[in-house]
Amino acid sequence: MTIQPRIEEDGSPREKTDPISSCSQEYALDGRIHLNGNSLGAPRHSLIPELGHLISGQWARLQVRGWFQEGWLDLPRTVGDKLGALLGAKPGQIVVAGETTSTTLFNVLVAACRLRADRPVLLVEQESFPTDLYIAASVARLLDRRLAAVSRADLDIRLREHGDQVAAALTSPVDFRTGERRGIGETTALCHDAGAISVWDLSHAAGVLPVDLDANGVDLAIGCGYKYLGGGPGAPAFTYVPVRHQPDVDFPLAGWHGHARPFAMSPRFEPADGIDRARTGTPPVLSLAGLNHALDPLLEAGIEALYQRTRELGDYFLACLEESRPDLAKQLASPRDALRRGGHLAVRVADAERVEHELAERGVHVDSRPPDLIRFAFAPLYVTKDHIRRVVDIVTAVA
Ligand SMILES: Cc1ncc(COP(=O)(O)O)c(C=O)c1O
Ligand SMILES: Nc1c(O)cccc1C(=O)C[C@H](N)C(=O)O
Repeated sequence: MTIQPRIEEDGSPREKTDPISSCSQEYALDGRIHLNGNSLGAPRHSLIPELGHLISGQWARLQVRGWFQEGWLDLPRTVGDKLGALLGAKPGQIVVAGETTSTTLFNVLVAACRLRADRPVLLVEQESFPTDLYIAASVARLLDRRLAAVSRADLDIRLREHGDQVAAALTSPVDFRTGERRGIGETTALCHDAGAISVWDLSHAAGVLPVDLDANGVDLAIGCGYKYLGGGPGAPAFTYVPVRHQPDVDFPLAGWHGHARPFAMSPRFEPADGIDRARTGTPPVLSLAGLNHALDPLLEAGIEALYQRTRELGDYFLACLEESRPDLAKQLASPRDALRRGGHLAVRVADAERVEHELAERGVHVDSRPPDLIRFAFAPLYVTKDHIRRVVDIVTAVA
């Protein structure tokens, strides 16, 4: 189905018949407004029977045979391929091994540095989400490389001027605080000009922005499953390795599910061909099933429609805020141009944590980030213009 989101400026009634916004009925929002899909997406009502079936219809019935009769063993790849359709990756290049984003990043960053054994620098954005900084610093220490943490604005310059020193550059298409975008194609091309490996953390982009991994020539990427992808609290992360790198990537977490023949129980590790070598251990089937189920409506809508909808919602929020609290709208910490930001925007407010709590008491979930930011995220499938008008009224009263 091709979805063309068309929304009247004042929201309903056209919005109510719009296929994207009418999806909000499918989500269990508990009468609340969720503007924090950039931290944890909302569940679909139908997840409960879906997981119920897995437990009673598969696990209880088949027990250990479920691994072989219900495709459980293949889930990391089948869910990965499904995700590939949202991320612009052809099948066989994404796997959801079942690890956290942090563990997955560790695995991929070590592999990236091993692909450039003769280069001394691991480059990272200073403004990255903290786990990325911690993991990058640890990888640099472990592999005896130098960590260069440079500002988001300087990363491309560093690649242009000193890129020949860089083994790998870790960056993100959406700044987790401000929502500011970085061009995946541009930075990846700079990495390639310099002979460096580009590594992307897609956590804040997956499911809301087109990232076109294959078309952009990305080398390696990871991302979490629980934000806009909606896989649930602690949903497993994914790994992207394009076919051209698959024969050479050497992951440090060489577990038995990454072996060419896991059930041969051989004492010597022999990496699997293809994307399977990015797997580690026994996949978390219930969590994978949750992520798998969450992907269906995103795929049905298509990434272009999702992206268009999130931009419309963000612009609508800003237009409402400019009208009712122009002073706050001036404190926007994100780009005003929707094309230059991801699915969320951030506003500076005094006492951000208090404002977050006041909003929560009134049924609105956002999140504050130190020292003074409130982030509002516009998950395209369940945030509506009506929600936004209500949120702006509350913000007007409490901020
Ligand atoms: C960009 C980014 N990377 C990684 C993480 C977290 O990783 P993990 O799933 O290991 O907690 C987050 C958020 O928690 C994030 O925003
Ligand atoms: N992963 C989270 C968690 O376990 C608890 C609360 C929030 C999160 C988040 O995902 C935060 C998110 N990465 C951020 O952009 O701040």
